[in-house]
This record gives sequence, C-alpha cells and structure tokens, in this order.
Amino acid sequence: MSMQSTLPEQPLPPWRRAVLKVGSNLLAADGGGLTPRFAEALASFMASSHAGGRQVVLVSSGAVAAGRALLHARASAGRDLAARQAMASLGQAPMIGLWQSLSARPVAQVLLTHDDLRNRRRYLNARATLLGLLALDAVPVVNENDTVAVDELKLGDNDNLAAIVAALVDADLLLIASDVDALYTADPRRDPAATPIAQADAVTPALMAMAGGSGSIVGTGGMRTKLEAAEKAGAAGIPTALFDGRNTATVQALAQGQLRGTLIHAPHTRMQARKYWLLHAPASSGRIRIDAGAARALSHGHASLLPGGILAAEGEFQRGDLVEIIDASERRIARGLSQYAAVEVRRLAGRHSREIETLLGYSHGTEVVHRDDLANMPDRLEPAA
Ligand SMILES: Nc1ncnc2c1ncn2[C@@H]1O[C@H](COP(=O)(O)OP(=O)(O)O)[C@@H](O)[C@H]1O
Ligand SMILES: N[C@@H](CCC(=O)OP(=O)(O)O)C(=O)O
Repeated sequence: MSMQSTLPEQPLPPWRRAVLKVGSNLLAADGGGLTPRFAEALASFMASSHAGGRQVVLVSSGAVAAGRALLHARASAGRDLAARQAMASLGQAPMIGLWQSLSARPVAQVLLTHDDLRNRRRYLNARATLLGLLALDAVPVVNENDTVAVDELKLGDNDNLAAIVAALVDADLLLIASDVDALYTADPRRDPAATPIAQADAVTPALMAMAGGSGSIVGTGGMRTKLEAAEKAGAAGIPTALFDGRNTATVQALAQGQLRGTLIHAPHTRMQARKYWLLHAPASSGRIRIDAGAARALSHGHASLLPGGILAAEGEFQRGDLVEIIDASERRIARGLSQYAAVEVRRLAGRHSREIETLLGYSHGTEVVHRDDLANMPDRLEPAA
C-alpha cells in the first residue's frame, strides 16, 4: 500500500541495540514468494548500523509466504494450522537464504516458541545464544518455530515475538517495518479519512481501538498486534517505532537517526521496568542466605552477589529462577535471578569465584546473581559510600 501522508520526521530515541521486525508483506511484496525488493534497504540499514557500532536482532516473518509460493498454492489455500506449519517449514530456509544473500555477515537462524520463552532456563539459554551471536558479529534472524507451535502455545504473531525478544536481549528500541507508514486513526485500507499519528506516550485503550487487523493473506495481526507489541515493549522500558519498510527514503533516514512513522514511548525506563519486575514477579520458593559483608555490598546498589558472601541456599530453585536474598537474621535484602541452581549454590557457598569451574566442572559466570538481575528491597537501599 502506498499512502501519501503528512508525517513529520522526528528523531529516533538514542539506541545501541535494537530489534527490527520485518513483516511478511514486505518480503512477499509482489503477492507471491519472497523478493529482495524491500529487504535490500533494510539489510543495508542493518549493515550501516553494525558499522556504526550498533547491534540489530532481526525478527523476520515470511516463511509461510515462501512455503506457499514453493507449493504454487493458491493465496486462499492453507488457512488451517497444519498447512500453515508445513508451509512455514518449507519456507524457513528460503527466508533465511534471502537475508543471507543480502548480508556480508553470517546469518543465524533462531526459531522460538512462546513455551521456550516461558521456561526460565530456555529463556536464559535463548538470551545467551542471541547475545553470543551478536558478540560474534553474526546477524540473528528470529522467527516463530511454527513447526512445534500449537494454538495455545503460539505467540500468534511475530510482532509480539519481536517485543519479547527486545526485552530478552535488553534492546533499547523496537523497530517494526510494515507496509503502512504509521499508525492511523483507523485502518487506512478501509477508511480514507484516517490520519497518521506521529507519537503516542503509551498504548492506551483509545489507541488500541484505532487498530484493525491485517489487510492481507500473508500478514497475521495487522496494527492490533503491533500495538500489543508496543505495549509489551513499553512495559519493559523499550520504545517502539513503526514505519513503512517499502519506502527506501524512510529506511535510509532511520540510519541517520530520523523516523518518519509512529513513535510510541515507553512509560518507564528500562531499568525501572526491570527492577519493578524483579521486585514484584512471583519468586520461586528458593532463598539465598548471605553474610553481613555481602548484605552491605548489595545495599549500595551496584554490586553483584558472588559465591564468597553466600552462607546457604534454601529450598529448591533452578538456574534462572527468581529467588529471595536474605541475611543471617532473616531480613529480606533483595530479589534476583540466580545464575545457578540451588544444588550448585550449596557447593559454591563461601568459595571464591575463581573456584567455580573446579567445583562444578563448568561455569555460568563469576556472579551467582548479576547486579542487573538484582533489585534491592526498597527499604534496604542505602546511598553509595
Ligand atoms: N489503525 C491502523 N493504522 C495503520 N494500519 C492499520 C490500522 N489498522 C489496521 N491496519 C492494517 O495493518 C496492516 C499491517 O499489518 P500486517 O498486514 O499484519 O503486516 P505485516 O506483515 O507487516 O505484519 C496495514 O497494511 C493496514 O491495512
Ligand atoms: N512465522 C510466520 C510469521 C507470521 C507473522 O507474524 O506474519 P506477519 O504478521 O507478517 O509478521 C512466518 O514466518 O510466515
């Protein structure tokens, strides 16, 4: 769709790591199989971002569209789940192939389901893999693992998946490229009087009411899922930018830090959102008891919890679980995500970080709870000395 709107250019929020979501409509833009037509400018944007020291995780749709084209299936065929899964399976490799053909750096396929991301251990492993790929200068390309997703486990669409991935990799921006240049006051395909919205402070019910579904056979959620994604990203402190990935000038402007599209601000900072989550999310039944020195270090707000300050691990918890951190007199000091399971913490208690590998035979890092994964109980926070 080519809309002529009167959107002003506005500065993108500063970012170092972004998730870029590219919808089926851009990759299967000619109504059939995949085409590089619009992917080229987006791949150039990723390359120039990388050259400028920034990292981009790509969340790409297009597998179903590619699979459908391979089967020469009619546009209306394969609406049911099993057929969609088969088409996605056929189309994953061509979709990855398209991105590889446009990228000088190696492209890595990452298929994820909702179930993977609900499970803390798999969530952490997915995070470690994605961050590892970025550190290797590879281009991670995430898509939903349609083959194993079943209705109740499905994220349902890659817009929501992109928001979850943005939180997973601690991105500071979610970029959604679609075939429409902004969020409009109504679906512009249906309502010619609809006008574009340049900015929103948050995703409100009024905003949600403006969003319609997808206008195409290959797209999934339309604007509704894009706003759901913006809401999820916002709750994690990440702003969302929606723009027209078909417009080369718009994509080139992004590389200059300028957005022609809709910017949806995040109502909290990234750190506020993270600390809030750590303080309020349901914790496991596990507790880590620490000595007075560690309690003092944590209360200053900048320290990680190292094995040396640990007295004991109580209850059972797994690597990645949220645990309570208490002192010798049962005072709740903090909450955090443990990098080690309770059985491992018991073996590490009181020992030096450099002994981890010898004691366990492997290491998940020198911290039992990293400071970014730790939130002090509000009444325990003391100003730094
Ligand atoms: N309020 C709205 N503003 C803009 N687009 C809307 C709105 N409501 C529905 N849409 C539709 O959402 C479509 C984009 O979503 P979708 O088809 O799922 O694309 P993608 O494949 O990029 O995810 C647009 O082409 C448009 O028809
Ligand atoms: N996993 C599917 C993605 C479905 C989807 O979310 O599509 P879209 O709304 O175009 O982003 C595929 O690769 O075709």
